[in-house]
Amino acid sequence: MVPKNYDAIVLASFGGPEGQDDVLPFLRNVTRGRGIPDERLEEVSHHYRAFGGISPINGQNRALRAAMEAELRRRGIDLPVYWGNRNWAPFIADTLREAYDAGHRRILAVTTSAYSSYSSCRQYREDLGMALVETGLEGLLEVDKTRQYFDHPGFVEPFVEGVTEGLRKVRASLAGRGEADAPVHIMFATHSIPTGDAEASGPRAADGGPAYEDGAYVAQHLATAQAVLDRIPEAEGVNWSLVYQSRSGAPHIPWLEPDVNDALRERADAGVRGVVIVPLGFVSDHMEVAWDLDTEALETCRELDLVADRVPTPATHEKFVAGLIDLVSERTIENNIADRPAATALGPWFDVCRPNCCANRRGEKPTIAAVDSTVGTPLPNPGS
Ligand SMILES: CC1=C(CCC(=O)O)c2cc3nc(cc4[nH]c(cc5[nH]c(cc1n2)c(C)c5CCC(=O)O)c(CCC(=O)O)c4C)C(CCC(=O)O)=C3C
Ligand SMILES: [Fe+2]
Repeated sequence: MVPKNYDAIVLASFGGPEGQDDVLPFLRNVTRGRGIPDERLEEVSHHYRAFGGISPINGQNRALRAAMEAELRRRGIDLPVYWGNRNWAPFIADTLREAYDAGHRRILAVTTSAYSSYSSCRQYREDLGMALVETGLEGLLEVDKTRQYFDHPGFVEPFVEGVTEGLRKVRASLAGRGEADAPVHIMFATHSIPTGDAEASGPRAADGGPAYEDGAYVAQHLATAQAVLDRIPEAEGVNWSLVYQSRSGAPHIPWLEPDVNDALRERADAGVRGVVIVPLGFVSDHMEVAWDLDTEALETCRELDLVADRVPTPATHEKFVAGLIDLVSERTIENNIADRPAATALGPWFDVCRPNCCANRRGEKPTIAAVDSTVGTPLPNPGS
């Protein structure tokens, strides 16, 4: 894309409840349009209930926003950072309205989601598009989005540090138990999605895009995991795998497998004694990490007597924050960075998506950041 004179950044995220009273309304928002009864939603709310109804995600986004502002200040870049969520306050629509009322006209969105799939890319584009329609700002406010950053060095490097440290800790614990040479496994974990969504993720060959075996979502995770390992000499020869977590939905619909807990059992049966768990699919330690990994998967490790270390998410790691501001600078006229680094052969990913990118049998909704976007499309750009 030709660099533009954006005048504000919107950090777009998932959102989460901030008290017990928020939990059901939040879950209704997440599942809206699918007619899931409250009794069923109450069943999937147990992890929120156990945390006092408070998801850690909003606090993490407040910290990320502050860290991005600090990095922008440090570089002398004058761009405000707004924050808006898909499923809880502050809602994206209200955030766009606020930015518009403050005089901003060209927004660059940065999402807290690194990979391509309906849930991790297209749904953000749709919700930004629908927010423009809902607020009546269509044609008045231009909204673009930075590229998916699964293979940006700013996302990869914190995992390189984390896996290096995790391997050291697991090996030291095993040595302390007299098992210095016991087999260790590196397990990369990401959010499971329906296999239909996985196959439809990324640009479709039929629409002029490259084809990926099992879809772009899986291909991006495998390539990123390999990029992390390639940067760690101590990981040479260590077995690794990509596993999935946080499956939901009806049991008859296939989702990506294996589940992290099943995979841990299988490895333990095969003689593995130590495991480094890498939350490769996640930007911060939100509920999926705090519950599905730190509560459930680590409990499985204890049952199996596996030595385990869960690697940190990028969160507000200085390299990650600098990477996000680099991604912004790729797109801005001032402070432009012409180099578009990518740690895998799949990237650098596209700034705009082709038609049907990550679309899987869902109705057409207005999307931003697509070749055929009907909303958020370019206003005359005096700066370019
Ligand atoms: C790929 C992916 C990411 C990673 C990309 C990204 O980060 O965007 C992600 C993130 C998140 N998912 C989250 C929470 C939920 N996801 C759900 C449901 C679903 N996720 C899906 C996929 C993903 N989800 C899918 C295919 C569904 C089923 C269909 C649907 O419902 O769309 C449900 C419904 C209840 C349930 O079914 O369990 C909840 C409550 C939170 C907030 C955590 C917190 O509060 O700290 C976050 C960051
Ligand atoms: Fe989710």
